Amino acid sequence: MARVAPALAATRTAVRAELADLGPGDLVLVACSGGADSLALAAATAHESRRVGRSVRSRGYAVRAGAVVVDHGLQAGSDDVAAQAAARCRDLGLDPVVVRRVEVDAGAAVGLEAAAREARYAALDAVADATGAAAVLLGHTLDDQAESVLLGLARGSGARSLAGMPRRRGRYRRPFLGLRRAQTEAACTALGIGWWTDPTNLVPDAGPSAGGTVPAAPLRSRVRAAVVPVLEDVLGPGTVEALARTADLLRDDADLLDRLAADLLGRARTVAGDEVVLDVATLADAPAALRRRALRAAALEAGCPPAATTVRHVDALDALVVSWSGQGPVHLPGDARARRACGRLFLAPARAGRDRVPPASATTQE
Ligand SMILES: Nc1ncnc2c1ncn2[C@@H]1O[C@H](COP(=O)(O)OP(=O)(O)OP(=O)(O)O)[C@@H](O)[C@H]1O
Repeated sequence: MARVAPALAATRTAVRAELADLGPGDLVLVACSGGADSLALAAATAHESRRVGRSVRSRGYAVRAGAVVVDHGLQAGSDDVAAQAAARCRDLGLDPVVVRRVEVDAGAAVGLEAAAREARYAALDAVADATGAAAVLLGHTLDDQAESVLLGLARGSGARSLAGMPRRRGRYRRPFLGLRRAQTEAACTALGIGWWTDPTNLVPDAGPSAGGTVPAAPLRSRVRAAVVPVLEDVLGPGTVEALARTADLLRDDADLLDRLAADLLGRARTVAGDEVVLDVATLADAPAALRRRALRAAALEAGCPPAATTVRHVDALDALVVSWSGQGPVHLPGDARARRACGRLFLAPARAGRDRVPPASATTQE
């Protein structure tokens, strides 16, 4: 039997582990952009789904494998790219293969990349719901994970952001988080599969340093093309793996802190209703790491969009708790608002309950 290229074998082993817990007849969808990572994922999934079916056919077990291609409509010819990606998935034997065109709000406050991501996941969710898929596989690699850590560091983020992407969340699974991008490219090459390269990944110099004359490439593309190679050159091989390991370690820490913060939020909550109402003393007694997480979670509960709720907003909420000097309300993203009165924090969702006269006992500002 011909020897399978090591990279190809690695992609198949990684996918096999992700399919192991699926039940008879379950459908798994590959989210495929047409890039090397997701085409290698499509190929490995097609191969492994057949293999699973063959090895235990006597028990009537088979995993079905399909694909979803999202056309963001952001570049000329994006429909051709999507159609080609879909054709490659069909050639690999995936079925169904669904192409979804989405509208991305180019003027979104969260930025184009985040808006595209939001639209993409909404489309993936919709197709997964419509087809009853048990799992959706994403092609993120170790390199993507390392880039996420670097982007988080540069933003001045907390542990949750540095924790990068989890291997699984809900129906989403990332079998390739332990593989290098070079391996997915080698797997495609071994199979003779051509892949699409996003042109914005090819303009590493375009961005703030280009003097504003060239449209900026996505930040992640610039980190990928210009920052990671320098880090590997200066800090040595293994840097990308070390960054990804940082994400794994911090994810455990962030999970614990989030659990403890949720517990604090539960203890601080005093009244149910259209506002989130919290006891200031309970929050003030807690360590900053938990208090600030609880405040952010409360803001999200009050309807603040996660991507727009920044450290600055948490700082302002925290000041209402620990640096109180009678300051006015804090304006939050999503038109929510927070104010302190009578030893309580009131986080009001957009408009709701905002202009209502508070009970007499709560009108006195401390
Ligand atoms: N247009 C798309 N349609 C379907 N899935 C997508 C699309 N773009 C990204 N994804 C999914 O998200 C993963 C990570 O996205 P990212 O933007 O990093 O990928 P990419 O570099 O465009 O392509 P690839 O990961 O295939 O090389 C992809 O591997 C794929 O699973």
